[in-house]
Amino acid sequence: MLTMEEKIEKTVDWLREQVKTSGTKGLVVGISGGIDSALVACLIKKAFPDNSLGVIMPIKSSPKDREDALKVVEACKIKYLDLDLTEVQSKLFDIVVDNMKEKDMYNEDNTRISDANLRARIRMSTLYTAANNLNYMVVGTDNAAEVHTGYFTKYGDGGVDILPISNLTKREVYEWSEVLGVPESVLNRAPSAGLWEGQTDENEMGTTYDMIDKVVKGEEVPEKDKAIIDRLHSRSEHKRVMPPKPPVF
Ligand SMILES: Nc1ncnc2c1ncn2[C@@H]1O[C@H](COP(=O)(O)OP(=O)(O)OC[C@H]2O[C@@H]([n+]3cccc(C(=O)O)c3)[C@H](O)[C@@H]2O)[C@@H](O)[C@H]1O
Ligand SMILES: Nc1ncnc2c1ncn2[C@@H]1O[C@H](COP(=O)(O)OP(=O)(O)OP(=O)(O)O)[C@@H](O)[C@H]1O
Ligand SMILES: [Mg+2]
Repeated sequence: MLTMEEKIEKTVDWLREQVKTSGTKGLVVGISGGIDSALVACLIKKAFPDNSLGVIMPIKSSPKDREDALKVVEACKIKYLDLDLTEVQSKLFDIVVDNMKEKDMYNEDNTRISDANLRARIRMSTLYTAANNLNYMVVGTDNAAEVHTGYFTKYGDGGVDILPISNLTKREVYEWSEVLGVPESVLNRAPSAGLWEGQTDENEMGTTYDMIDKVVKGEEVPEKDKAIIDRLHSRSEHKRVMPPKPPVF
């Protein structure tokens, strides 16, 4: 049984191996001010002190997100870009909405979710722009609980090249982060996608990361939580597989 420190070292080795076998030169990640990206930023900086990059990308975000993201950058001493994408995202969103409204096909009820997911997809496009330019790979921040529930935007924060922490439960993300010196204010925040005012992961999903972690580990949870988690899991199956195609006719 490996210690946590040994597992961290093995993950850092794995990152180096991924870059080597892919023929790329380094790694880039979006830094949100949340715990998952803080951990990934620390890991990629450890693996590639000179060839790692963090990108902070506020989109109508709370100033606290950016402040915490800057604390992460400072703590792990990773090179970074600080890009406010609010205007870009708003403009693209408005173009689509205005044209749909003109054709009387716009569904007001889905405004919040489509605006939210466009934020994640604009960030993905931004990360790939930097990655293409530097010949880096884009690193995802999904943990095992998020992968299991599909709690990510398809081709948004889910649009990445490698997923170094996707075997970790949310609790393990906290444990590794503490060992790697992630700042207190990041460790103490409620996990949030930050996609709308006041959003927290646990409120939106209707269950807790403790419960999802248990299900991921094959442990028992109350019926009510099991039902929610199973539904999130089956509803998001399409996000974990290649797009379906017809048989060869
Ligand atoms: N059965 C199926 N087979 C193939 N494709 C299917 C499909 N059902 C929907 N789709 C497609 O998938 C789309 C819906 O998926 P998607 O666009 O991802 O949207 P959706 O799953 O509705 O929303 C994303 C969820 O992830 C959360 N999120 C996003 C980003 C970051 C974080 C975070 O923790 O930071 C959390 C967000 O709060 C929200 O609850 C549909 O519009 C459709 O295009
Ligand atoms: N404002 C942002 N700037 C840069 N990247 C972002 C921003 N918001 C989201 N992201 C990217 O999207 C990923 C998914 O967000 P998610 O909320 O799941 O992770 P997190 O914010 O790192 O952790 P937490 O679960 O504590 O909120 C982030 O890890 C980050 O890579
Ligand atoms: Mg977050």
